[in-house]
Amino acid sequence: MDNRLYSVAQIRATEAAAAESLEPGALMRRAGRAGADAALELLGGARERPVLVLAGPGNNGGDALELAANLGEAGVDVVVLHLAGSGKVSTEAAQALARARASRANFADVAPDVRDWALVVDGLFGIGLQRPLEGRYRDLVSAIDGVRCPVLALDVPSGLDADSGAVVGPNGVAVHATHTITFIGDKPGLHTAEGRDHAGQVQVAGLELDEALFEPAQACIGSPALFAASLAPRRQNSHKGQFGDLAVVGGARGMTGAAVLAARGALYAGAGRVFAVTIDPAPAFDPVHPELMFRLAHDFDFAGRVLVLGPGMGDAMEAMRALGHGIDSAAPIVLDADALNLVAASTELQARLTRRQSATLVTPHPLEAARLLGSSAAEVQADRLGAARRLAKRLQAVVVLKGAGSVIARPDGEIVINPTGNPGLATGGSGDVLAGVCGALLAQGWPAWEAAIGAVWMHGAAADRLVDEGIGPVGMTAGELPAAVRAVLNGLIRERGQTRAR
Ligand SMILES: NC(=O)C1=CN([C@@H]2O[C@H](COP(=O)(O)OP(=O)(O)OC[C@H]3O[C@@H](n4cnc5c(N)ncnc54)[C@H](O)[C@@H]3O)[C@@H](O)[C@H]2O)[C@@H](O)CC1
Ligand SMILES: Nc1ncnc2c1ncn2[C@@H]1O[C@H](COP(=O)(O)OP(=O)(O)O)[C@@H](O)[C@H]1O
Ligand SMILES: [K+]
Repeated sequence: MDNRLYSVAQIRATEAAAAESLEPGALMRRAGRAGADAALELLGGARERPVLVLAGPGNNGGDALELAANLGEAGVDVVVLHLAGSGKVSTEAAQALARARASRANFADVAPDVRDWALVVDGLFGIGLQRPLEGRYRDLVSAIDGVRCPVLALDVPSGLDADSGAVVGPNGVAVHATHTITFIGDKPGLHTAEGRDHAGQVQVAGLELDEALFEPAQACIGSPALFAASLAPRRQNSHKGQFGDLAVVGGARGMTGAAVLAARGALYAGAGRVFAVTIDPAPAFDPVHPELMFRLAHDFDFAGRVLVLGPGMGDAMEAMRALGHGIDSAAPIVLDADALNLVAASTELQARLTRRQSATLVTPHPLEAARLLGSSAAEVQADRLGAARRLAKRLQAVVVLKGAGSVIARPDGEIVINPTGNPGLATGGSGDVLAGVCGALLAQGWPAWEAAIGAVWMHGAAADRLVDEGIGPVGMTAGELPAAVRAVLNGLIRERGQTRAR
């Protein structure tokens, strides 16, 4: 599967390079054909109700007009609402308009009332959107929100920024599509931030372009293929020492649960031995998981332990001291939650982090990322890829910027956007479990990049599995995740073993 993601600038460059050797309008005709095929597939055999095609003033509108002409030729009852702008129209879009006018598609002059459409096609704006949608465009987006049929967006749901997945604002709106057919290459904004809600199911139509026309992608969608090398089945002759010692350091007074959830996540993700190392005195053991070993941070020996620092750690002196030990340790570490807030408040700790020799993985949610970057959560969400890249470079760490479509970045700017997970994860403690899973994979010798991609993918897949079983999204609890992560991980290892045996 081609999982590459391209920026708008890269898509534009590929398009320009392709245009040099193609007849004018060839790409638009291909886009219109691919869009029409996608529309026909969505319609199935249904022909009773008409299809509404919204065509905007630019080339995205051109694609929509080509699509309308094709649907007309296929015998579909099509109503086109063409919103001509005041700007210059490209030759291709003008040709597409002429073709659609000459076709069996019917043109409407005003927005038809919301009716019983079979399908609505959104060809208002694509990658050329420059400002928030206003006036009649805005009204059309609201009207589309009221339809009950599938909505197929061409290239990008109108109003969405294809690079960032943010709705172009201030106070912007964007089409909620059930399906998006995106052209030339897939785009990051369809998979993170608001993108998942607006794009629906994404399909890529490459428009038959030569591979050589593409710049190397610097982002892709996460999948088990990216961490397959670490999914080796265990040898029969294994012992627990080979799967690492993992210590979760956190659990200040009133927050023991955060450390326990991370420790349980680590246990179920296969760490050899797991310690819950608490800042303040905690219960002597976890009755559900007596396997976990409880220690006080004050007298814990950090040496040789992979560390997950932060869950419920608080900001007391003792937390600072433990964090300092952890950052200076020679083992791989994960920094989450309160550890990130402490690092954000100390340039000295930041400097020590960048000097580390072994793996550092940081797992901020948008507000924690904002604190580390000295910005706001809204600014982070407006450019999640950029924020994750900046943070990875600044901290010289692998960064997981959490939230719908988690963004995983490394210091050289490479990005993976995670496709799994659902809003069932929007509940206290699910991040703690993720941090524990990250730590467990590091403890088992996974490289930091693979550990981050793998942990996030499996954590999301675990939540998806629970939803399939009817456990969520509403009311899913973080405590239910570890066992589901375990099932996902063992499933992947088994699958990989079978592939290798074949
Ligand atoms: N460039 C490419 O690689 C290809 C582009 N194609 C299509 O062309 C699209 C890009 O076309 P364009 O660059 O013409 O851009 P768009 O069609 O996305 O929009 C640009 C037009 O809308 C106007 N506009 C932008 N924001 C507006 C707003 N908020 N309110 C009102 N008017 C606004 C601009 O002045 C311009 O006229 C792609 O998304 C794709 O659908 C395809 O035909 C295939 C090849
Ligand atoms: N709407 C969502 N869709 C997918 N994943 C989500 C969503 N909301 C939260 N998550 C995931 O759930 C976890 C929440 O972590 P975090 O915000 O640190 O919560 P907590 O500190 O309460 O554990 C992250 O892995 C995040 O990516
Ligand atoms: K569109």
